[in-house]
Amino acid sequence: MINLSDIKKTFNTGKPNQVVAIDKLNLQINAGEFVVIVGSNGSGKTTLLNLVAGNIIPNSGSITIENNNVTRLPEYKRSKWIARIFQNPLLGTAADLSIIDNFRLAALRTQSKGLAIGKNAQFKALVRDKIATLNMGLEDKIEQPIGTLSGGQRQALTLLMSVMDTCKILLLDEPTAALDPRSAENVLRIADDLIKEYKLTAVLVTHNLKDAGNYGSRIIQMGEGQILKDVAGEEKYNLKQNDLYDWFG
Ligand SMILES: Nc1ncnc2c1ncn2[C@@H]1O[C@H](COP(=O)(O)OP(=O)(O)OP(=O)(O)O)[C@@H](O)[C@H]1O
Repeated sequence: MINLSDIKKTFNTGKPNQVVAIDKLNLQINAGEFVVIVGSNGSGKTTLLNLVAGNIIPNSGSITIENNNVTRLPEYKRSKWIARIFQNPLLGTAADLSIIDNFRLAALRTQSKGLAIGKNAQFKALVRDKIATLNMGLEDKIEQPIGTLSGGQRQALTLLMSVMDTCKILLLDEPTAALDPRSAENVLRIADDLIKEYKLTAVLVTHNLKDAGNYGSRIIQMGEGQILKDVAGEEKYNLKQNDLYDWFG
């Protein structure tokens, strides 16, 4: 699904403050995998997501998505495959617009899955049904400006909006870092459900080792722009939180 081959990314190249953010990295992510990425500050996690999303271009190496070479393809041209959720719940939605209008915008941007704009009443009913599945009581607030909602509510809606379009890949960059523990738990559970429902390939960057243990089918630890550990399947399932702490020993 996603293939990164011999990727190198440096910032401030040739200057005294040059940083090698990603160093000769090879990574293959299969369709349907849910990969959790952990690693110390500055180890290259966000840079890796940026490279996949296309808002930065590598110095060398190649990136393919579904066998299409996207190495130099700009971000907007990769959006047919990729949706991305950021740490800040304010990103990704238009605060002054109602929930329903935000969904309308999202549906206009791409061909949404089962969400033809069509007749107004029909569209509203569809969105209301989808929002009801979040179990947050937001289906009765669809005319309310999205900016009036809490960070957790907003993040859950952003997730729903992004997975309902054509995307096959969901990139989650510390999506719950700005949320209280209960909202964080709720949003990650919703993300996990949506990933399964829409059979997405997902990458989650997190500093929360409990979440890293509980979610995903594969876990990768990054260090200094390289992959230090890569554990999948049963071995991932059997990893205890303490084992993960030891990785950072
Ligand atoms: N735009 C940039 N300009 C210069 N240096 C950058 C830029 N983006 C990232 N870096 C550097 O690249 C390295 C990797 O950064 P990156 O943000 O990918 O790390 P990270 O693992 O996501 O860290 P954190 O856990 O703190 O979010 C760091 O040394 C960082 O300072």
